[in-house]
Amino acid sequence: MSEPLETEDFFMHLCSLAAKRSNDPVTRVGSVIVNEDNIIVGVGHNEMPKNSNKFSWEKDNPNPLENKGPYVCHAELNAIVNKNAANLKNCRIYVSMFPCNECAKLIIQLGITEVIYYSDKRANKDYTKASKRMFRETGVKVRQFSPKNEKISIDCDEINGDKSRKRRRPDESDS
Ligand SMILES: O=c1ccn([C@H]2C[C@H](O)[C@@H](COP(=O)(O)O)O2)c(=O)[nH]1
Repeated sequence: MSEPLETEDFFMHLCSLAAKRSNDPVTRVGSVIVNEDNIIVGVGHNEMPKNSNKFSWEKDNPNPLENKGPYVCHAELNAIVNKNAANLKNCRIYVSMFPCNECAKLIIQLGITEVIYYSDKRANKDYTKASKRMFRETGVKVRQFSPKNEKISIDCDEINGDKSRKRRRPDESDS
């Protein structure tokens, strides 16, 4: 049995897990919103708008309308629209990559007070510089966070509690 996950490690690993649902071939992003009681109130990943498979994940097509940029719904946006709380005031948002300027605007306007991110791989982009400026100017706290154990294993067999036993379906009993 692996060690219990610490609270913040859990939220950041949950971002990575959510990111795994993305179809973006280059950058998969996951986001988790948590309230003041550490209750998860929203989870999202970057994905194309629902009900269509007509949008391309390209990013270098000479026709800008054939690139993913104008269409992809960002992880933070999806975590926000998936929210199961009346509002997101005083919540924290965990995200696997630093939020872009459009997501930063949503975060600020919704009253989210803290951004905890893992990767800053687009730090040189103007949209990242603009978000950092907005967060700074509006008093949104920002910090980079790496889970203590950067790699965790997710093994449904652990649910059975006995690693020596053959893999069982959830509905299989001991007898
Ligand atoms: O705040 C953000 C910024 C970006 N994303 C998504 C949008 C795209 O699917 C990728 C970025 O693609 P690159 O090829 O690395 O430019 O990340 C997001 O979800 N949230």
